[in-house]
Amino acid sequence: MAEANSSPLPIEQRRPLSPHVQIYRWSATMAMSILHRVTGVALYAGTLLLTVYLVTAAGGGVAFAQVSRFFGSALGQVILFGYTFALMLHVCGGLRHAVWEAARGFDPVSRNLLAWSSLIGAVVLTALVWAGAAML
Ligand code: HEM
Repeated sequence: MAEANSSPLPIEQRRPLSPHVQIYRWSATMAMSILHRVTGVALYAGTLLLTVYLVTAAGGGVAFAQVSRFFGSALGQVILFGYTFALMLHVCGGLRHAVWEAARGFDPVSRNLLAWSSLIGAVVLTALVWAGAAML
């Protein structure tokens, strides 16, 4: 990692360094941006699990019974709930980015509103998915 003082150049010729994340005051936009990346990474793991489920479902037999038992267990349900929330938060974050792609929502009030809307939207969508699943 680059050290702030390692450059042989005089200070006025050095390129500016980006401040560390701890320098900034936390904002909803910043938190949701970080969560967007975190949920994106979590989706890789969740999608791998979904693939395992679908492949074993196609094969049937003992493997599918074991995988179904795992997803039906308390740990499996917690993982599935986390995967659902990560997906919904990431999708809502994607929609927030779509608004920005349309060159809208950059002022502080809209930015804040979009950040909170995506969090609330993700909570509502996750609740709807699980309520729907419970009714099956
Ligand atoms: C399983 C599916 C998905 C996976 C594994 C995934 C993964 C990721 C990851 C790891 C990032 C962070 C990239 C980075 O910061 O360098 C990311 C960013 C992003 N994702 Fe996803 N994603 C998925 C689905 C989606 C969906 C459905 C949407 C749209 C509704 C979406 C929209 C975006 C956008 C707009 C960004 C860029 C955010 C930014 O520029 O800060 N993604 N995704």
